[in-house]
Amino acid sequence: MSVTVRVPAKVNVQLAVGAARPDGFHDLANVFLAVGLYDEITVTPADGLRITCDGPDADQVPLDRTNLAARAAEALAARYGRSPDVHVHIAKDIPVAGGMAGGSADGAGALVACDALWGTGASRDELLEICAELGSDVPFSLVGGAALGIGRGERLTPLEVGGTFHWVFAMAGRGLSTPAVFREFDRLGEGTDIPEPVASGELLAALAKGDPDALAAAVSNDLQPAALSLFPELAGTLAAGRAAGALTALVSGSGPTTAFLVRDPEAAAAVAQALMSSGTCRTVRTAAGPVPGATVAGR
Ligand SMILES: C[C@@](CO)(OP(=O)(O)O)[C@H](O)COP(=O)(O)OP(=O)(O)OC[C@H]1O[C@@H](n2ccc(N)nc2=O)[C@H](O)[C@@H]1O
Ligand SMILES: Nc1ncnc2c1ncn2[C@@H]1O[C@H](COP(=O)(O)OP(=O)(O)O)[C@@H](O)[C@H]1O
Repeated sequence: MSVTVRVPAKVNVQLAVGAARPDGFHDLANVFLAVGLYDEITVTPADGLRITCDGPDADQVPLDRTNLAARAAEALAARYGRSPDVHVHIAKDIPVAGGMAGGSADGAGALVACDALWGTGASRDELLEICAELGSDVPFSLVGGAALGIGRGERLTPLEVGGTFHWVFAMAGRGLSTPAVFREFDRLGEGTDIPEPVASGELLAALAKGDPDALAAAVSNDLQPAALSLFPELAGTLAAGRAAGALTALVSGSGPTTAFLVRDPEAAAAVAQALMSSGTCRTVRTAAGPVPGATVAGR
């Protein structure tokens, strides 16, 4: 018997970042939108814990116990007093170290898959608690849709979304380390007064209305200057997407994936084509959101 779980990527339509906390993390007002780019996690009983991965970025995924999917299986097994004897296979389509929460998706997916395989029957709150221990973005990968994350981004409030938003994503030739981008944010902000992060009323209203023009006017990412500082070539990608008619262009989370909001699937195809021929990125994908979080796709 095996269980397969499908988990989406995310884009941050608002990422407001406060000053570094004593524990090194930053308080956020993090507005997540789950988009239809997916990793698929399949778990099968095995003699011990084993991770395998396939997909275009598979060679960049750690297959040891640092993999978030392995950590998720171990955390659930420990809580229920059993051995994590499971083979976790990751069919990876979400870019690695791209600011789209691919590792977090695999953590949430492995958790839901092992819970179903082992018949653990963990409550939603228990699963969310384990997710928050695994990483700040992991709870959102479990719930999907759209949500405001406060604290480290792990304390979620679901958000109403009044329509489907269409996106183009440009994947970069290399990754960016999330801690390095937060460190650069700290460096750039040295000596300045960093305000408390708050969600934008205009942005939440635009999401609720499903209005792409209003959303385009309201998106923001406080990590974008830091990502551009570490990866200046991204400015060229953002400019190419804007010139091709995107309603707005921004870095997704800590980057380096860049996200382009467009009005409809036709505009998405045109912007994707223009970005591809601009030579400013490795590859281009289109996806719409919101979509549901980690979902059992087969057993
Ligand atoms: C920036 C965001 C935006 O959604 O995503 P990505 O762009 O990485 O996908 C997240 O905050 C990333 O969340 P996640 O990747 O789960 O981070 P974690 O494993 O919890 O933390 C990794 C490191 O990032 C920094 N970190 C993370 C979250 C936070 N609120 N403050 C931080 O300073 C810390 O240096 C921490 O050690
Ligand atoms: N299942 C996983 N998939 C991808 N990366 C993982 C995974 N588990 C751990 N990692 C590590 O986490 C780092 C960040 O990965 P990822 O979640 O893809 O990016 P981001 O945090 O930018 O969204 C990777 O470089 C890798 O070392």
